[in-house]
Amino acid sequence: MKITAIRLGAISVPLRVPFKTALRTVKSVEDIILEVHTDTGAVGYGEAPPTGAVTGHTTGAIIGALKEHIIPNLLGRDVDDFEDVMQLIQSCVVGNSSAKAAADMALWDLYGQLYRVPVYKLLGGARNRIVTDITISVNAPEEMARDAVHAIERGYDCLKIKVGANPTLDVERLRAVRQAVGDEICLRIDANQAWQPKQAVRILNQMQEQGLKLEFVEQPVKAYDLEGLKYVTDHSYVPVLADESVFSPRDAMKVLEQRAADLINIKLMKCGGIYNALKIASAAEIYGVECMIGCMLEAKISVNAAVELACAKQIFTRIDLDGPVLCSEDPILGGALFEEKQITVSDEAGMGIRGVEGLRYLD
Ligand SMILES: C[C@H](N)C(=O)N[C@@H](CCC(=O)O)C(=O)O
Ligand SMILES: [Mg+2]
Repeated sequence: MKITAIRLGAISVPLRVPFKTALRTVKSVEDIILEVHTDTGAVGYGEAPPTGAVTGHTTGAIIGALKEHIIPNLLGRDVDDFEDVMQLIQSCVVGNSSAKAAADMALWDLYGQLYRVPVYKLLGGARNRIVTDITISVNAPEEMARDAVHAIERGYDCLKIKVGANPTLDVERLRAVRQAVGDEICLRIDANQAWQPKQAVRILNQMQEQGLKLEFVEQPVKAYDLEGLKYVTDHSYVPVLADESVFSPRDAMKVLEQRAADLINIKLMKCGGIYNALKIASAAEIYGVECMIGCMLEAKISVNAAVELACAKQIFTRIDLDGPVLCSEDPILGGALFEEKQITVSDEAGMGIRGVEGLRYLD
């Protein structure tokens, strides 16, 4: 199966409500789509979201990395030389993990089609269904409480609550949400780097002392501050999950060796795709650290690739793949079935993506 052509396109999908974190506010998903065509007629699909505030990858940067580095290296290659092609994607340009992830998932899609097996089976096939949480944006406490109740009405029983940079208000936010949803709902929080280490410990311990029952806190401090992350892990009652501190397998090794976090959030856009995500997952297994599989604000092609990975491996004990359910529409044909919190992986060969409605080609 030889790669004959690669086309780039763009999609724009409005969100149901604006998505707000300590790092950014977004009203729509504006992603780059990759179609990898082959001489057998099989097409592999990839997707990358521009998340400048999180990864540094803008739309222009993603297109540039694909057009100038990744695509010229892939054209003419045989999908069956899979290991070589995987290495090539990772080595042909420095950084640019989102563009690499888009190419990586399109190639896994084709490799699965070549051997007529779904990718999640190829990778381990632990299960065919997973349950995701849903994210509540950071807003005024009463608005967050309303959004939380709405999420429960949609059937979710695990909420990922975004918090901000004001400690008093953050405690109030959590109090309002816990009061509105009752004791049985799982609450996890994501500070997206907003706090200082000592401040984080104070806020988290205050939240636990008030009986707010948090499952874990995601990325309480700056991405680069591993010492600070470890300080929070060692001193807070609440378990700590590293997100922005872990992009590459090398980052993961540092966090694992230093025991700087209790859990790791693996996202395809941070690590450059399934090839590297598998390395992080294996390292975490060796250290006995469970993982969350997460996403950026992404539509269904790239989240679908994350579903394939999550269904393959038992190490993913937490699922944050709510990108598609935060969108007001789904232009992606095929792939996993998203029925609110229940996600069922496709049993088709590869990743089961059949096309994209309203794709604006960029060539
Ligand atoms: C969408 C997902 N639940 C999430 O919160 N992901 C990121 C932020 C995504 C973004 O800014 O696009 C996270 O920090 O975990
Ligand atoms: Mg996060």
